[in-house]
Amino acid sequence: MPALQITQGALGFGGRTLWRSLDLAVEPGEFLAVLGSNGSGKTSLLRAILGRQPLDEGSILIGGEPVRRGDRRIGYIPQQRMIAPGTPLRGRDLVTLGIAGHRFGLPVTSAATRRRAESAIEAVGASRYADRPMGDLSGGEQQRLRVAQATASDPLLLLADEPLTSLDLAHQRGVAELIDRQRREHDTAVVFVTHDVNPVLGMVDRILYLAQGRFTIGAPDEVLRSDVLSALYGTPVEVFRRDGRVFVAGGIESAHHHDEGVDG
Ligand SMILES: Nc1ncnc2c1ncn2[C@@H]1O[C@H](COP(=O)(O)OP(=O)(O)OP(=O)(O)O)[C@@H](O)[C@H]1O
Repeated sequence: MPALQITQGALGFGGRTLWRSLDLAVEPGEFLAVLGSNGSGKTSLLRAILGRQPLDEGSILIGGEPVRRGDRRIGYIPQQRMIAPGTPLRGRDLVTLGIAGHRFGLPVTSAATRRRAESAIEAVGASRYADRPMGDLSGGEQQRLRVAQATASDPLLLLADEPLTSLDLAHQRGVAELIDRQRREHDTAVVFVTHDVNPVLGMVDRILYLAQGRFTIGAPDEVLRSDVLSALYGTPVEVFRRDGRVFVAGGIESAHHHDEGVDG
């Protein structure tokens, strides 16, 4: 059974369609990257999967069932916001919330929960700083703890929204590898929103590329092609590869195209 199944999904705002007739099944252990321009509906897709954004049409099933409130079958790494310096919440508290959830605003911890939090912290290599205030940690350290939080409940489906933003290359690789290991060792399905596919190119099974209210889905070699993206955008787009990296260039929405990588 797919970890995630979207059937005839449609969503738009103010008369503008983000996507429609979206049929997508993501299998356990599969790594799906979601690419597209700013405003193409990537975050809205994750919010719809989480049940926080109702679809205009269609349905979404997680492991064959509708999403539930506070669904423990889904791990979520929201778009990165740096935690303000001075924030007293410790990494260990954050990870514990990922397992136990909130009740009356306080994490309810049992010995089993504490052990689970400890092993999630160890798995991301964050033991050294898990008891320091989150606000005092670097972006890369915070992000490792967010991965630990999102994976601590061993989810069926992991949703990650630009989890590598503002990390240096070494930390990008480290965090991407943590996510990849989760799906290889625990068969977690991964839906990974990114504006640059390069850091995860070797891990991605399929790409969902959103543009102009349309989309295309396929293996990286089927989607990251000049003819395919030109057809999707309805204007010439050039895809080229150098040193194992993929670059997209084109006349459309040129403000969103940078030389640093695929940026729909
Ligand atoms: N609740 C809402 N009400 C109205 N418009 C919304 C709502 N949520 C999202 N939108 C609009 O839908 C569009 C898609 O937003 P979304 O955040 O999904 O894009 P995105 O692909 O994640 O973009 P980015 O790469 O910039 O993060 C945007 O134009 C946004 O303003």
